[in-house]
Amino acid sequence: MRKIYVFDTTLRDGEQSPGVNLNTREKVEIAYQLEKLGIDRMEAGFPAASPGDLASVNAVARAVKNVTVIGLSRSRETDIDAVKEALQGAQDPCIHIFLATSPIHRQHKLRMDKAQVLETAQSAIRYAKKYFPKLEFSLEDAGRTEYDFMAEMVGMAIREGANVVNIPDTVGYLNPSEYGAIFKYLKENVPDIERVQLSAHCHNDLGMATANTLAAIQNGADQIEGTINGIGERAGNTAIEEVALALETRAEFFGAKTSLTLSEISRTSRLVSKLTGMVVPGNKAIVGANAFAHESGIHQDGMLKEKTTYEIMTPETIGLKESKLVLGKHSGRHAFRDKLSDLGYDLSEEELNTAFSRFKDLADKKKEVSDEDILALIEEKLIDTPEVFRLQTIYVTYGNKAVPTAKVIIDGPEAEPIVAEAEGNGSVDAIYNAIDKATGEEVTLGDYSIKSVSRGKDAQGEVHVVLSQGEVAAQGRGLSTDILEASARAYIDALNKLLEKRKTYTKRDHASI
Ligand SMILES: CC(=O)SCCNC(=O)CCNC(=O)[C@H](O)C(C)(C)COP(=O)(O)OP(=O)(O)OC[C@H]1O[C@@H](n2cnc3c(N)ncnc32)[C@H](O)[C@@H]1OP(=O)(O)O
Ligand SMILES: CC(C)C(=O)C(=O)O
Ligand SMILES: [Mg+2]
Repeated sequence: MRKIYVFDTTLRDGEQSPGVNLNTREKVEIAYQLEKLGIDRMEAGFPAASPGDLASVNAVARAVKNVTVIGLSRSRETDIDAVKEALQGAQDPCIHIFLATSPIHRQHKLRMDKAQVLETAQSAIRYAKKYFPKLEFSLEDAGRTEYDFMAEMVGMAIREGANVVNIPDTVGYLNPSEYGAIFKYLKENVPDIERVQLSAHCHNDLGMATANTLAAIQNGADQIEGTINGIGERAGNTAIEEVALALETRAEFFGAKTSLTLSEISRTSRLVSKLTGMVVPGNKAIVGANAFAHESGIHQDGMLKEKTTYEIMTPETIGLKESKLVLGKHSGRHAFRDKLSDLGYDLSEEELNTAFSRFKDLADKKKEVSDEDILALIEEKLIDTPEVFRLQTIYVTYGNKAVPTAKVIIDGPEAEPIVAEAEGNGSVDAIYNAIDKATGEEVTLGDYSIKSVSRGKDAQGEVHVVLSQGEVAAQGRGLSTDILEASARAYIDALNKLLEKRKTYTKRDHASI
């Protein structure tokens, strides 16, 4: 298996993400985690950018021990001197010098012709080589550079003693076959090309950074450059975790591997997201919150029978504990039964069917049904009281300057549903008056409380009420994503229990609820 070297530039190109600014302490914290992840080379910053960046690069250089630490530099002696200062104390220092080579950059940005570009880069490499045994040279915007000029620049870098030559697709312009072809061309056309490692550095402007990097590997690249979570300038850089997992998962296809400790990927991703403030989208490959989560019934059934039906990698590989079966409106009975069993419930087929249909009703109203939701739903159902009255529908009219009114439709002991309307001091009072009218029962509301059983705006509300009638009292519970409906359900639940108790009431039961 061919080893692919990993050059991490989270602390340099990653920090170039608009809005991201890491201080020294944060850079060192990320650097330690990258070391644990097992990257080979770490670009810690651009020391000429500011005294703060120079100090951060120096702190990282002194902190990590098992990684080559790199500082970026333009093709200028002052920048090279800044890197020299910043990398003092590094166990294994390396300088990274770059100069743009494409016609667009030569003409408009650098205002140099080919000969000047060649000469500027050559003298910078020569100067830096006096201080740095390890040197990487990058042809910025190589992706839009003429093949023959690229070959000339790479040949010069080899002769001047560069150890790694990087071929960036700086603006994320190329497609995989074009990018791969550059590596093939250089391998076949540059004398002594085997004396350097060739490196791939891609940007994600067209969403092709990972594909382009893999194409470079297939065409002989020895090193890949990228960032954790794919952060970076504009649409970002190649996400290192994506390349590493592609190589791991399709080892038979690529025949190449990184030496990353893959189980550190999830932790590293979380740390980088936390310290940079760049949130990882849920659907992001490998490290997104949904990358190992399954919501639909057919997928969940497959997962429960055999995980490889819907997972090509295991969550454990990247350091996660397990995949998630998220219960929602697309879930099926298999996943629901499995969740109940995890929560300690073993229901009969009939109980399961009833609970499942209540779960589907709830899932229609909520984005995600949590464990707390399911527990509340099941526990409410398991207290088996005959339902004399059953809420069918409620309508409430409320305005802060109007008297609240409620209309309820309730299934009762007779075949026809009962319809009743009433006013009240508030919406809940109006509902309770309407229920009293519909049921014809005179009860006293002793207690009313409400709490949320899950999180978020669409959380379920759970209402508790205590009703009494003479000396008999009963409590009821109602659950819904709407607190008025939960209030009505709780009242009717308590009423049904009260009626059941009344049947068997003796003096001995006095005041029990
Ligand atoms: C593809 C990449 O990601 S490259 C890295 C990009 N990262 C950064 O730019 C972050 C750090 N940069 C900075 O802090 C600043 O740009 C500095 C300190 C480096 C330079 O700042 P300033 O001196 O004010 O110059 P400014 O950034 O406005 O312009 C860049 C200058 O460098 C020149 N330049 C650009 N690339 C190179 C290079 N590789 N080698 C030599 N000169 C270069 C430009 O032509 C321009 O020169 P000019 O002033 O003669 O026109
Ligand atoms: C400095 C170089 C390597 C770079 O980041 C790019 O070209 O994208
Ligand atoms: Mg870049």
